[in-house]
Amino acid sequence: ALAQAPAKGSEEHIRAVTSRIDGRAIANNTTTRDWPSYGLDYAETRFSRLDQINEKNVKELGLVWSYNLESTRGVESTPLVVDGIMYVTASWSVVHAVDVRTGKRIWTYDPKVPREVGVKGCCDVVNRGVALHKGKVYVGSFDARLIALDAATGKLVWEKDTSIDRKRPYTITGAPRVFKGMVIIGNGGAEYGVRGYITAYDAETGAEKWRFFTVPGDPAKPYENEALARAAKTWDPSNKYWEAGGGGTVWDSITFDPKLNLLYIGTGNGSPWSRAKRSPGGGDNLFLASIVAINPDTGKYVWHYQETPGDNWDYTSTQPMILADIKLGGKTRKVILHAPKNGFFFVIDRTNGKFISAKNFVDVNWATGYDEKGFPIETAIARSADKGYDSIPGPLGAHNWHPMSFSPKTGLVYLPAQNIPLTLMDNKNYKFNEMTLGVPGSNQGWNTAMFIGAVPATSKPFGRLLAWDPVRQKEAWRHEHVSPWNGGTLATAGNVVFQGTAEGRFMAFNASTGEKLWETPTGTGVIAAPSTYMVDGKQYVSIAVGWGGSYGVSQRASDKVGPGTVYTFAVGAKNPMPEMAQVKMNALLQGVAYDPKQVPEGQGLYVASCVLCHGVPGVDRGGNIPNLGYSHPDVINNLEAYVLGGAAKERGMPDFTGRLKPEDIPKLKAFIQGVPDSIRPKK
Ligand SMILES: O=C(O)c1cc(C(=O)O)c2c(n1)C(=O)C(=O)c1cc(C(=O)O)[nH]c1-2
Ligand SMILES: [Ca+2]
Repeated sequence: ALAQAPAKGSEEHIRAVTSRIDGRAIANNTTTRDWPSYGLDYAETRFSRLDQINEKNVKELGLVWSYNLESTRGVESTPLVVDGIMYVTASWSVVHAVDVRTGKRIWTYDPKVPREVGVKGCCDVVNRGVALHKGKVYVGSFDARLIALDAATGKLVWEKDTSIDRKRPYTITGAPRVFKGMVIIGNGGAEYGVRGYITAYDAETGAEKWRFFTVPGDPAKPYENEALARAAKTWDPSNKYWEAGGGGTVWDSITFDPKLNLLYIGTGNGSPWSRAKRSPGGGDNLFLASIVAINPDTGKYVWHYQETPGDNWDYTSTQPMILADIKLGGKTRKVILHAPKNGFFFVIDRTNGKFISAKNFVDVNWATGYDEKGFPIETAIARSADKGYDSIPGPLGAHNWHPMSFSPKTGLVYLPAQNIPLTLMDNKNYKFNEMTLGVPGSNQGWNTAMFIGAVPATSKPFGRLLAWDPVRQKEAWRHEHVSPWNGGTLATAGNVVFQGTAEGRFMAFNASTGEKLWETPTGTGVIAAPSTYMVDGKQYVSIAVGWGGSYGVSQRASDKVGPGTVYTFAVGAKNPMPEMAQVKMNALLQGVAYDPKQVPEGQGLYVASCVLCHGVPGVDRGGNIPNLGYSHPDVINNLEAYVLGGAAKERGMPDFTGRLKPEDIPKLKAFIQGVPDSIRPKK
């Protein structure tokens, strides 16, 4: 007799459907109905073969359900879905399992990240999602633990500390990836002084298999491998770069080509940013800002291509990679498509790392192009930050972590491009390895070798959806958004491209022409990428919304900022989108007593310790963290209780005791009230 199928959504059902997710299921996903890994498949195309929702009927999309993520900070997660079981993360690395058939919670797992570690990250307490493999869900917690959960129950299976040094600010924001029975994860932290690496763990047991460091360590000790010994020759040791960590964190992109048996990582910026401080004699500083290919069986270096030699601008190469086979000069080539922060679109041969082409996809002022060998031709102003200048792109990049997608049908890459003007200026008083923000006694802190935003920028901000032709290295079409910092993209065989926006809309475009086909308000800004999948013969599109991330902590594009929410849409569904509250904007701060002579000193302290999260008082308007220039005067009058008393510790505001002194408080107050006073319109 036939055994009765378990009820959908039951533990038995979840165990059965998630245990089928393995390497083969993910590698071949373009032919299946699920969304089993962060970028959909190993190639991370984010191109779904589904076409039930298409350019003709997408205008009939409506809300099926919404799910409250109980999150007030940035949401960067791509929802994974397997036979109607969704796994999505919120801020503070909380995992939610949701039943797509009902829109109801199955379980949640909260790794209980201590709120005081929020300050260890540069860019909000975000998480980009989970990995799935043989009945387990993997998540990296913001405090740098790698956690395996039972997919059916959400119960902890194992947990590993991925940090090599708890005194340093290692975090995890990226989604783990599973290849060949191993979970691979890197870290964040290069704004504050860490050494980058990735680690492979056995997916079943959590046992460490190998670790690959992206930059050399202390030359007095043996290098971990040959490749690092060679890399060390591209660094000047006179300032002891290893004491500052060197950087090169792998905080987002990790891809795998099972046929070539190569694992690809994108590496991050230098730590500290300024090359003159990090490596005074110059040098490329390998393997910063590079794509590195690694043998997944051994963890050994295979090849690298460095996109930004001698990084000086936070030009990370961690942005999502797409592996594609495209026709170039009549030949099908296996390539990596990549749009790192530095504003150039790269096509790299993924069999050997050879440079094929690079073309700027936005206006840039640090390089005029790349030579045939793949080296950038830098401009004269690129490294002249003594006076402070508009570095284009700014440190938030012409493209950041927001995933792009590639449609083999149109041959186009759908790329969230932007300009976020932020000036760079050398800090002449910087002492090497000096850190100013963060936890007493630790090496952690914003490294002030360079100031960002110390002088006003003159370039114009923008955010746009670019359809980029990687063969011609040319824009095919664009859609201008109202603000930078928009969501990731999804392309489908229905000839539709989906993207959410910073000011809070979810939109669909014709993938060939760029014509806008549909939009709905989302109540709050969108930064994450959507996913699409089939359940019981019907195609759905889901997007997790929640404003934040590095730009979104201190700035926003709309006065509507609501809680983190997952929305799920289908053709013909008609539920109303929930109403979201308007943010109440306080008046510009007024009436806090201060000594105007203390404003300049207050500025120095504020830029070193506060600006990254709170923005410029009264000039920025606040993102998911309040702008102090719009706070109530009682709060600022009471500043000491927050800065040195930990009054808002539970909300992630650290106690600065030991880093800031009681006599700094009046200086900070002077700056926080002085700036609003200086910009208040005169009556
Ligand atoms: O150097 C690093 O280790 C590191 C880590 C992260 C991160 O983990 O989120 C970001 C960055 N850098 C970074 O430069 C950046 O622009 C950025 C944006 C975001 C975000 O989630 O919005 N994270 C990060
Ligand atoms: Ca960085």
